[in-house]
Amino acid sequence: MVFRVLCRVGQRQRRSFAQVVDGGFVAPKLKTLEDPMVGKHLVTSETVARSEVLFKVDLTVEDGRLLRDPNMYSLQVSEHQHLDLQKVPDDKGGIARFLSHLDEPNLKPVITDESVTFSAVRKLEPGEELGFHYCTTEWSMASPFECAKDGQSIQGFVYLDAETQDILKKKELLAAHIQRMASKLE
Ligand SMILES: C[S@@+](CC[C@H](N)C(=O)[O-])C[C@H]1O[C@@H](n2cnc3c(N)ncnc32)[C@H](O)[C@@H]1O
Repeated sequence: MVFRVLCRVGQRQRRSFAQVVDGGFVAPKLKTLEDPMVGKHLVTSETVARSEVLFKVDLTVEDGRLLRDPNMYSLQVSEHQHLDLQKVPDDKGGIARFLSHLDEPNLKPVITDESVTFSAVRKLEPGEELGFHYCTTEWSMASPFECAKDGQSIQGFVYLDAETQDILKKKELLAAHIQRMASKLE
């Protein structure tokens, strides 16, 4: 009997941990906007504190969210794995897929074996477009495009000129897998 009660407590704890990691990872401080150049994108509707985590996605759930090949809505999480942000459940339809590419990013993705988090690199004011530098996680993108802000061609880290690669390295924005892949070329 005691054993069964302990098992039930254990199950409850496991379930609620899974909810914290995987469900409702959208902070209630965001709204979506749409414009002809960038498409749908996310904007802060309230102040966001420096280091505040806006999204957290569990990488350990085996539901097909990790792909071998990239797509327009995937985030590269290791040398051969791409997180399909269209497949990640949340209470607002997986809106992390609407994060923009920003040359001066206000979010930093942190990728571990277990999860990806996006946190604010500084205090954010209401009305700021949210995004990260796509080339800090993507080696070679499935859907290259021209940045609406500066016309730069965004195709992935490997296509950046050496100077831009170096700037991203020095700003400590590069994901570990991009650093590893870059060091193999040196
Ligand atoms: C992950 S999706 C982001 C959501 C997308 N805006 C939408 O409406 O579905 C990436 C795509 O958004 C667009 N995008 C993101 N950042 C951009 C930027 N800085 N300039 C122009 N287009 C951008 C590009 O079309 C890119 O292929």
